[in-house]
Amino acid sequence: MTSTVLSLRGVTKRFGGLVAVNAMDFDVTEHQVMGLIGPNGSGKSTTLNLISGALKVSGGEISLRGSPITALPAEQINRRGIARTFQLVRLLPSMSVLENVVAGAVFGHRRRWGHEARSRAETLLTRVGMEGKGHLRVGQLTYIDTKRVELARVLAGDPKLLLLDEWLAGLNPSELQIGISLIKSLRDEGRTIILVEHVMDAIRSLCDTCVVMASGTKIAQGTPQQVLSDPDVIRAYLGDDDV
Ligand SMILES: Nc1ncnc2c1ncn2[C@@H]1O[C@H](COP(=O)(O)OP(=O)(O)OP(=O)(O)O)[C@@H](O)[C@H]1O
Repeated sequence: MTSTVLSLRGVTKRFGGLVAVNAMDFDVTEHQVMGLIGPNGSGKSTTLNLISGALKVSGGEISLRGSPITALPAEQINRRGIARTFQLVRLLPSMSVLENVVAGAVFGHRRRWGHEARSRAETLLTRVGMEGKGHLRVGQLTYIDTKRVELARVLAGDPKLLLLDEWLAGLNPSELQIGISLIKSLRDEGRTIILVEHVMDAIRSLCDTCVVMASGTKIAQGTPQQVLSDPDVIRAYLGDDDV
């Protein structure tokens, strides 16, 4: 039986006269990866910010497992089990890799303390391919390793729903394959994920379903194959002149 983790109904965000997100409706099903895609400026990050509570909606309703979260502050939404990564990785540079991940365990959805938090952090560092690197400072890491640590930090809180905001951006082609495999392994362990991504290979190989946005509005929804062959989607990406 499928169960809905997250629902958006009529979710709208206005910045002055600009409607950045316009009456968005979608459901995210448990254990599925949903791709949120669309051209630059179409409203994807704003949608994630509305879900995580970083921005307040101008209208509409967001619910997590049937309970409204629309009016909750970001910290409470995080404690209820929604966690996200950021386009620009946000780690604490004065702390070690391990300490950053421990912080994720302490402040996440399922709070852990002391030895339990540390042991969870060590397990997750191994999980993301960072075994033995917990003592390093964040400033010493390669770019992909900062991405791995951010993922471990977010997973440390045991989120019910993981929001990955262009987590693969900036990786070189071989790192990209590693990154895709890592997200695939999260999918295979049954996590529920919303993936905002421009890398179409990743969308094709990782997503069960996709929602496509253009100018703040949902223009298509379906499997990656369905939406990526939809003429409206092709037009939105390429512009009218190229179709
Ligand atoms: N805080 C803000 N204040 C005013 N306008 C904003 C703000 N945040 C986003 N916008 C505008 O809202 C629209 C949607 O932006 P958003 O960043 O959500 O798009 P996106 O699909 O994530 O783009 P990209 O793929 O380039 O990251 C854009 O026109 C953007 O300029």
